[in-house]
Amino acid sequence: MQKPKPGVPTPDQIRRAPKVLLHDHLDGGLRPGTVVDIARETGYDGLPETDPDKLGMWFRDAADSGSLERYLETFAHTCAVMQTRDALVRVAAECAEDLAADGVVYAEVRYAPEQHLEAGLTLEEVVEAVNAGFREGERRAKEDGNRIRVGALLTAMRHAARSQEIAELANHYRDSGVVGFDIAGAEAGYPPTRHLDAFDYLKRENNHFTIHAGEAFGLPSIWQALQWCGADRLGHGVRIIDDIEEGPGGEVSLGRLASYVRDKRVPLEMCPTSNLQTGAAASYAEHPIGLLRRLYFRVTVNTDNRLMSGTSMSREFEHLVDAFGYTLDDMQWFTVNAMKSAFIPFDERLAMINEVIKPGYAELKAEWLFEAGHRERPLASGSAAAEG
Ligand SMILES: O=c1[nH]cnc2c1ncn2[C@@H]1O[C@H](CO)[C@@H](O)[C@H]1O
Ligand SMILES: [Zn+2]
Repeated sequence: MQKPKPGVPTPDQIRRAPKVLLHDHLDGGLRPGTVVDIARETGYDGLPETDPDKLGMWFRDAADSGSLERYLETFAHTCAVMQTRDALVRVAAECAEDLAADGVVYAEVRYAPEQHLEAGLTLEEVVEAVNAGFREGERRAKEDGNRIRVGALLTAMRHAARSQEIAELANHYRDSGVVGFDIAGAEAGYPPTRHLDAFDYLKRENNHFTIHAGEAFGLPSIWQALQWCGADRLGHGVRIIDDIEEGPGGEVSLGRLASYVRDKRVPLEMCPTSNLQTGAAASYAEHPIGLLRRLYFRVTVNTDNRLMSGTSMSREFEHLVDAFGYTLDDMQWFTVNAMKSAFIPFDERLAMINEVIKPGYAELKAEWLFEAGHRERPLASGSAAAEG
């Protein structure tokens, strides 16, 4: 086996490294076995497979469609089994547990309450069930020796007309588990400006929101999300690359919108595997995250839908480490970016950075220094991690 490059984390180190996740859909991250269980319990007979392994594979294959619209069709099955309080509590608890076991220390997990009303729950009951599940999952994670904090983002579906109501719901629960608002769903044909009332309302309430933009549709969507709607962060935002030109000698020039995004430190919630599936990027190596990271955009790494993408935070980082040779320093940079961009209060973000993230990476980097000290030919420079 090839000796790993100094500072380039091993899969085990990637898993142990503290990670921060800002873009993860609750209805896109169920355990396949749980989908099967709840379908059986609630009498949902629409599943394409009832063997958990086969079902997991079915989700991945079906989502590997090259189109966002087809990708989104798979959510009919997960939403179908998330219609009762018990199901929502279970799914949310397992979500927190799974993320914690993967080394995620802080997560903002989103879902659309309006998609969970089919069996008679009210919007409030949906939010309270999911909150109860997250608290239960945090508690179980702690028992297993993992620490995690999970905040909810309430999503409104961009093709629907309930965004004002969902924004009010997010505001109502802002001191009890809900940290912000989002809009999601098919992008083409549903510009974010359809939901201006909701965004204006949230701004007047000094609340926070992110918008899925620049995923299936290009710069106009990003421009509207920022300059008309006032988004605090961009879900995906990969198409910002269309406003960046790379010359033959590697010189780079940014258009007005790309400059604005970088200058204002607008956080980009990038989800590499999801982008490959929906056709927003061709390969990991060609994913815009490589260039955007080099240019110091406020880039973050995320999972989007762990079930549909067969992924986890660790796997996303493994792919990036393979494609770009990222080191622990890069991982820490992405993680601090994400923590800085979270919707919880500044002092709490700072405490996470100083008390959890930095010490966690320092410990992992010390493992490299320790190893380097045991090599026949010690590294010339002092810090192994700095070589990356
Ligand atoms: O990558 C995405 N782009 C746009 N919408 C998405 C994506 N992933 C999931 N959803 C949509 O968000 C809803 C609430 O979680 C999901 O039901 C799905 O329709
Ligand atoms: Zn998403």
